[in-house]
Amino acid sequence: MKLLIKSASQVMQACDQNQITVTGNEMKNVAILNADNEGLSIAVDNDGNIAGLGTDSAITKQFSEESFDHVIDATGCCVLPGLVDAHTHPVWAGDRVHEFAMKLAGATYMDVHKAGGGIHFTVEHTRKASQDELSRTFKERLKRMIKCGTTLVECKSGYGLDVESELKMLRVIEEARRDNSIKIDISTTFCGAHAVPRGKTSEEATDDVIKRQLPAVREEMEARRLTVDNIDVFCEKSVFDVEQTRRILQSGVDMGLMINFHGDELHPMRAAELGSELKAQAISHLEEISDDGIKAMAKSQSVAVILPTTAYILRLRAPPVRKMIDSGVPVALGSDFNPNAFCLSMPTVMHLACVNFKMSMEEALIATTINAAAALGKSQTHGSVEVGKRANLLLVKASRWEHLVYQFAGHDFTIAAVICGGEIAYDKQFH
Ligand SMILES: N=CN[C@@H](CCC(=O)O)C(=O)O
Ligand SMILES: [Zn+2]
Repeated sequence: MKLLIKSASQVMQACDQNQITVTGNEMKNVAILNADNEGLSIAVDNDGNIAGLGTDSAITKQFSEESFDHVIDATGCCVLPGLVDAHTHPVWAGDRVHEFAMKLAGATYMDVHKAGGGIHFTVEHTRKASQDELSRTFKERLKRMIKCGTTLVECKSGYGLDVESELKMLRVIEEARRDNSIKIDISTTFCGAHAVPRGKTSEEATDDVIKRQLPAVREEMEARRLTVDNIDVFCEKSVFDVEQTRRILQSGVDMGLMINFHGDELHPMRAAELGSELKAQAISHLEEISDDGIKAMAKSQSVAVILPTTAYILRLRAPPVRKMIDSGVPVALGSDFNPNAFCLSMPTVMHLACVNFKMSMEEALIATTINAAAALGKSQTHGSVEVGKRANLLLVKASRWEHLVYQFAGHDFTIAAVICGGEIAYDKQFH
């Protein structure tokens, strides 16, 4: 077999009933095993899935006939599900450190965007960059995410905004998906409707996405040169309105993509209502969601992907996370890594969600594991430590798992190892 982890002090499973999402009060009732007189073990089979979980003696007995390629002694460590980052924009060239200074001096996100900065600045640099250059920086960022405990990440295109540049970004993501040396699972999102490109109206941009970009993506998917899982639109005042968003999302659904889009971020747009009607898998941001939108999402069970770094950096008002949880909306978290919000660390995101959005550490854990996997349609295989699931695991060097969140910006110290599909993706002792 591939791997045996033994002698752990705690196994934080997240959930143990093969739930697709965990909502409401259940977010507080996390499934956790504590070592009593002896430690805890996890056995991983050759396909990289969890084959057994229990006390050291029970697992030794259950797998007495087997040998393991690797054995990790997890004495003094807690084992957690590998973290899932449900929203990132990780392929781009040209940082925006100068805009951070502008924002600190009082400029809003839309001031910068309308002045030709923001997404437009990144589009200009990303269009000029070669596929190799984008690939190199993307892989560096993925490696940094892995060190922070992420084992499944959603990656968007969206800094190309024309057929060739969007395909270039999707190819960069595809190359990393196929690179066995980068041990992280990826869900790919086409976001050709991330902004209205210079020189076009939003109507022309909508047409371009539907009539040119999406058909080109479809052709690449059919030829098995690209894998794309989700369709995204930035549904926002002065970007794409609700009707344009509906048309683009529907075109994505027609070619088999899951809806996972930006809504109700800076202005109330009734995006949550639209997404619920279209049975969106996930809707991100939602700082400006209406009460009707919350009810609609609770009914459709679309996952709300909350992005604490955005509200923090842009000093936006907090999304009504407590109301969403209490109403039964499945809540997930994402880093929103992008040139505006340069954060690759999900433990930091969890900490911000707890302090700024009043989530408990258990809720933040559910939101970065099973519910984040659900936002990507992957909670049957990812997002919890359960027999049969992919062995994406995190070893935290502490007596209790909560240290991952409590030690603010301390993941460099707390994360001892990261496992993806039963393989060692990161081991602190070798770094
Ligand atoms: N709001 C739209 N997209 C990103 C920001 C992208 C950018 O500023 O480059 C977000 O999720 O925050
Ligand atoms: Zn985003």
